[in-house]
Amino acid sequence: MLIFDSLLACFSISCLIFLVRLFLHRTALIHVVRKWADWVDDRLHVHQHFKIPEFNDSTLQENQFYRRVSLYLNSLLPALEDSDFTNLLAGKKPNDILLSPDDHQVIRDTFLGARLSWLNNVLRDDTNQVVSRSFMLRFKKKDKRRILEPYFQHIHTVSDDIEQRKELRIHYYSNGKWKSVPFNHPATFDSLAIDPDLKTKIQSELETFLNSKQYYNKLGRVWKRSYLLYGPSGTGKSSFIAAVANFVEYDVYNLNLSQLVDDADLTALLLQTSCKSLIVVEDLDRYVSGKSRARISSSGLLNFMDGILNFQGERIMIFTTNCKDGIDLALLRPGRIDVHIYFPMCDFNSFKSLASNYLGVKEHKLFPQVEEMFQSGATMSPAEISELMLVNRSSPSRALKSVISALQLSSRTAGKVVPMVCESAVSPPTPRSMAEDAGGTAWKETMPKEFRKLYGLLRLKSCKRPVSIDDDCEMIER
Ligand SMILES: Nc1ncnc2c1ncn2[C@@H]1O[C@H](COP(=O)(O)OP(=O)(O)OP(=O)(O)O)[C@@H](O)[C@H]1O
Ligand SMILES: [Mg+2]
Repeated sequence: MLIFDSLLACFSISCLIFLVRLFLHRTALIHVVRKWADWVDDRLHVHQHFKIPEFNDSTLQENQFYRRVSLYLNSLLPALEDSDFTNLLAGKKPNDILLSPDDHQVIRDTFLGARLSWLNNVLRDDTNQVVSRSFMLRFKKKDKRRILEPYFQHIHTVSDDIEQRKELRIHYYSNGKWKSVPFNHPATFDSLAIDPDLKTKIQSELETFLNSKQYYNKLGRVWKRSYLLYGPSGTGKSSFIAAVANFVEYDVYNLNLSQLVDDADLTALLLQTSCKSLIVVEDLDRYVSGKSRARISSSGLLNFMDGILNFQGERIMIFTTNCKDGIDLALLRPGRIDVHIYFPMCDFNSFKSLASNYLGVKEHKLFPQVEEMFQSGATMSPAEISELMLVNRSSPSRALKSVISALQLSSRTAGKVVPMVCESAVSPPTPRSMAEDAGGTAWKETMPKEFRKLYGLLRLKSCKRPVSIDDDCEMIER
């Protein structure tokens, strides 16, 4: 009888527990109970805190660990279970959902059985502008020895992984800070009508650059690569920049020097760029010729180009100009600008490449006529030709006829029109002028041939004309 009573009591207690749990789950009260339990548990333990500020102390340099934690937390979707509220954003891929914590929101995480929490600490001024940001990590002191190192390692691994598939962003300068929007420019090296050898060479040298961390470190050099793109308007310089960004998968920082107040501003902005970024300064000639409102000193600009501000991680810098004339040779010297790339007006090869991309036509009975026009000296920019192809894309014959008419017009007006940009940009530089450009300095002329070879000069011949490279700067022609 006693056994029967005990069994009945056990059964009743089990049923009661089951019903209470069911009730708590159904009413979501379990969540409240858990919170109380956590609260009590928290009071019973000593906690360790770590603050991860957005910027390193005293400098405005971005704290790379903050960036990693931010990426890691963005991916912490499971933490939603314990969160009452959070912002969800779409990622780059259709199925990607990213978590974006609000100011002072706490995000919980578990690792190796330990419970951790992250506070998104954001300080704002009266005008709601962010003054400072940091993350505060909190966990039980007793777990410190066991989890700290593997947890940080885990953050590195996850953030590396996310970085590889994160969406690219383009940053622009506004009110003393970088702001950013997603970078969706579709240009790739495939869509660019440039010399195929040049394309391959650039891609392989970019790949080499990306894998050269140890090498640059060993040499004590800043891990950066600088390009100068020069040539007439509408020849693909900006499209090339987008293609590079998509190829290396770097964020783009579009730096408008005329918006900067002084050199300190330039320094601050540069320090706020993240590693693995592509820093773009378009129309360099405008700044150096004094045509813009830029108040940057030339030494400020030189320091910026040299990366003297102690970058962490790799940077690619791209400068564009329509015309190299008038740009101080000191700005263009090797090391400051590693690779010069000339973007010419369209030739027949580029035209064929555009026709293939825009019209899906690889051969056509009108091609010989087009070739003849180019040979007779007619010129148009790839932008002009691609525009004609775009609007007439439904009929390749009509598109080609309109290109021929436009080329005829251009050759008829040749000599009468004002050059699009400047004479030396429209007509490609001669080998002589290029050699002077690249280094009319004495050391270049006296440099032994063996030395030049050691520099591993990148040399691509233009399909139109031979290029002599008497220079330790890589001069690329197409
Ligand atoms: N080499 C090219 N290959 C393919 N498309 C090109 C090329 N050059 C220009 N285009 C087309 O023309 C448009 C304008 O080109 P882009 O803006 O890159 O020229 P740009 O050299 O930067 O001109 P600007 O000096 O005026 O800034 C692009 O959107 C692209 O569609
Ligand atoms: Mg441009």
